[in-house]
Amino acid sequence: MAKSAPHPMSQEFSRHRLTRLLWSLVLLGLFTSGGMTSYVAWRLAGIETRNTENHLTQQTMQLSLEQFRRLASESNSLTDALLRPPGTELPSSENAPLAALDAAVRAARQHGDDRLPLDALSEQVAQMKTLWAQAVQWRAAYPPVAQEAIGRDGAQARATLLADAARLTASGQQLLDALGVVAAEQIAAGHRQSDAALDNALTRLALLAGTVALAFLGLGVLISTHIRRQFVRLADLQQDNALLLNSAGDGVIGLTAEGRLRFINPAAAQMLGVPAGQMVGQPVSAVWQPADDDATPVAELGRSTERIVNRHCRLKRRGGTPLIVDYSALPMFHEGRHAGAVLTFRDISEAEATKAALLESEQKFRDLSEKSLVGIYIIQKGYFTYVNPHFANIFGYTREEIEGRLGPQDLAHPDDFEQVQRNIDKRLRGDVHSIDYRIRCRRKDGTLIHVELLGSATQYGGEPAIIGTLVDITERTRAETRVQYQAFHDSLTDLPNRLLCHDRLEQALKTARRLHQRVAVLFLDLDRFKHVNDSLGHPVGDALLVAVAGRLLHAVRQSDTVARLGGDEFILVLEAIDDHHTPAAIAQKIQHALSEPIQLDDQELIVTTSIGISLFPDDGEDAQTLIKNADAAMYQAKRGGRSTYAFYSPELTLTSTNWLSLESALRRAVPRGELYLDYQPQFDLNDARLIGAEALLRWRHPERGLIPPAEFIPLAEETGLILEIGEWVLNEACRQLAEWRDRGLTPPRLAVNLSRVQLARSDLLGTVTAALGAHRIEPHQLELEITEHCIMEHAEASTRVLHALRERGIRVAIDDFGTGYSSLACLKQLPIDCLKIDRSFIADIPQDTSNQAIVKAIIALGQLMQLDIVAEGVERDEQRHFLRDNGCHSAQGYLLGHPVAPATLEAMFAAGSPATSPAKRS
Ligand SMILES: Nc1nc2c(ncn2[C@@H]2O[C@H](COP(=O)(O)O[C@H]3[C@@H](O)[C@H](n4cnc5c(=O)[nH]c(N)nc54)O[C@@H]3COP(=O)(O)O)[C@@H](O)[C@H]2O)c(=O)[nH]1
Repeated sequence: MAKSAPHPMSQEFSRHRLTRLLWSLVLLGLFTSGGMTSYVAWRLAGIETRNTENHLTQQTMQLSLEQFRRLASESNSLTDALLRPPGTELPSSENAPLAALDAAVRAARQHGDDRLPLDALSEQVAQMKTLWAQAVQWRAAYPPVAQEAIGRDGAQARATLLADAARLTASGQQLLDALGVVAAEQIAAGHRQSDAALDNALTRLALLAGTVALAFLGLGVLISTHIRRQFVRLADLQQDNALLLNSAGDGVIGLTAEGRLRFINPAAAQMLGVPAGQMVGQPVSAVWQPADDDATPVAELGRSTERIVNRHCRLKRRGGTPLIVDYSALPMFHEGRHAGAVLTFRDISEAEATKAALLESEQKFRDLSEKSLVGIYIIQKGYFTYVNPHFANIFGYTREEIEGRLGPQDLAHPDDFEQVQRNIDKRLRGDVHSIDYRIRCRRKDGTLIHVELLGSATQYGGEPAIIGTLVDITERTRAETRVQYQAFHDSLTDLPNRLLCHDRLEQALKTARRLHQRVAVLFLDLDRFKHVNDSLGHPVGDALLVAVAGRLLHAVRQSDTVARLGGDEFILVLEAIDDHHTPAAIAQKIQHALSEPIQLDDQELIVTTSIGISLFPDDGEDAQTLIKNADAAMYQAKRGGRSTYAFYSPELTLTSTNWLSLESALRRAVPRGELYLDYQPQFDLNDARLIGAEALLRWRHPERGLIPPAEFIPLAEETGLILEIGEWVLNEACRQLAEWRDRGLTPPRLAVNLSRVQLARSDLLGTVTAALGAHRIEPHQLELEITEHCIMEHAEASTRVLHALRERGIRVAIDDFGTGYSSLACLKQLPIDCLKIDRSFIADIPQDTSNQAIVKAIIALGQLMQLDIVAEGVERDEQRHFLRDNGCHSAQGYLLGHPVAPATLEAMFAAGSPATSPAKRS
């Protein structure tokens, strides 16, 4: 165990106190006995004074009595004196007895003894004074008669006087006796009183002395008990101290004023890595070794008389390991002199390391918050109690302007604050731990921003709090809004797109179901829009679409939906309609609105549209069905001659269903040999000579019979089957030519139709070259017909392909010319040999003067460009005449010859005349 000592401070304290206590008791005893002695002396002096006074009174009385006696004795001499003859002097001291008597009476009165006949005495003295005065008067006033008077009356006066004197003397004697008794009584009483007072005082003194002695005794007992207890306590204290020191977790070192170890407890020894028992008496530096980077003055620790509290010091343990301690030094004093110091310390290395880690961690979190690019906030009692700089920045305030002054209600948009409050309440109630949501807020400058909030409930300082982050998503929101808008709107016309159209239609259907109303879906497709696009360019096409969108919007109610599905397809959703008359009227209104020329820059365009109409609930229950059926009706309208509208009917669905089965049948048509070619002859209008033929594809379905190409070719184009079919057609045409050639016939020029799909997607040149090569056909015998629409659709690619074909010597004809809006500039670039005037222009000739003009223009153009001109669809003679008369030398049509089988055409070759009826095949 380490050496330990009684607590020096306690020892010192007890001795001083004891000394002071004893001195206090002695002084108290002295003061008390002095006071008592003074009291007794005072009491005794009072008694003596009274006794003395009694004696004086008695003496005065005796003196007075003497005076009375003298008065009595003097009475005779007084009478005698009075009786003396006048002129005889009266003794000067005749009134002395009276004065003495007076003094005696006054003295008696002064002492106030009511047993004396003082009043009577006074009266007698007064009478004697009167008598004396009479005697003096008499002597002075009546000297002549005085003798006589005195003689006469003298005896009487003398007798009276003597009697009075005797009486006075007797009274005086009585008085004296009385006085003597009184004086004796008083003296006795005085003595008794003095004795009693003295006894009393002595008794009290004795009692007091006894009490004081007892008090001293008690006090002594108390003091000795106290001292004994003090010493016991001191011993306990020493033991406690030793225990305390030994069991203390803190290190305790006692230092002498010279800086040597006076004691060291085990905890200190353990912390400093030294053996406790061996260190006492050694310099403090033997155990207390500051680390190199510490400047604590070790030597000063013992010498210093100042208290040092909670200082940190970096030490080296014996062995060198570092140690950080928190120490306090308390100077010790013994009998008023500085006797060293007590050093208490504790190892705070771990706490310091934890503190450093905490500080670092706190710094990290502070940095995280202060430098964060998201806003961080704490809300308590409805106010932001903390916001990071980015938060303040987002709102354009300083942190000081926000913290403790503003709350969510000041920053949130009024319309969104309720949501904020609801969420805060929920979190504080613990309904949800964390919520993230988006709201609108206002910056200090009033601008609106969008923020995303994330908050969790927690507590700070025992108060509920919300802590969270805030991100400014204004830009993101705008972008999202833009993207969302774009996702649901057509970028060109700004109309709702397919998605939004579906959504709106579904909404409309919901309402219609609830209110038992009807909804109409109008599917619009611009007629020949592609031709506009291709011939006038995409910018013009786009402008046309925008103009059409504007007209559509004007044609319907604001509550109706006008959407663009893409390309030249539009959808109109008409809500709450009464019957089918309303959509029909709207369709007509639209067609009328579009019939007005549209001015685009310097061009004036007229567009027509085909409209298909489906009705809810008659034609479908859902958006998809209604749109599909309106689409089918639109195709029906197109088939009906364009620029018209058609209502959906279940038969159209049947057609669509047929298409599906037709498609699979068509896939099998080539390998099964169900396809064949008819040939429509072409004649020279001047001499009716057969100059060529057009190969026209036919499909004989095993069950359905002959299916027209207008029905299955679009299907083949849509499914891509046209590539395979088109290749078959080319090969079959070449094979037929080769057959005719091989049989010695001079084959006419043979025209073969090409699909736009072939032109755009296949290796057309390769296919054609292969077909020609396979049947050794001269390229100039083959003419490829490509519609004007098709060329304009892919003008650049078409031109490239056509050039390649021309370079191979293959002829190129533009089919359906006049319907595709090809410009002269474009036409000039095309490597073509022939223009085929569309039969729609021929149909009303010669009645339709417009068509006449168009046909004449086309003929003139062909002549100008040195191209062959073939008129299609010549059915009547007047058409033939008109064409011939206007310079068109070639034609085909039912008037001249229907499409016929190869054998029929052969016969025509042979006969040199046209066949007039369609070919019949078995
Ligand atoms: N890509 C391919 N298209 C082809 C092929 N074979 C035909 N077709 C195209 O199919 C369309 C319809 O053709 P079809 O039913 O054969 O009709 C042709 C003639 O029968 C018809 N015609 C001819 N003369 C008259 C007439 O006086 N009146 C009248 N109403 N119709 C007439 O015209 C069609 C030929 O037209 P065109 O091709 O424009 O010269 C049709 O578009 C064909 O092109 C094929 O193999 N591949």
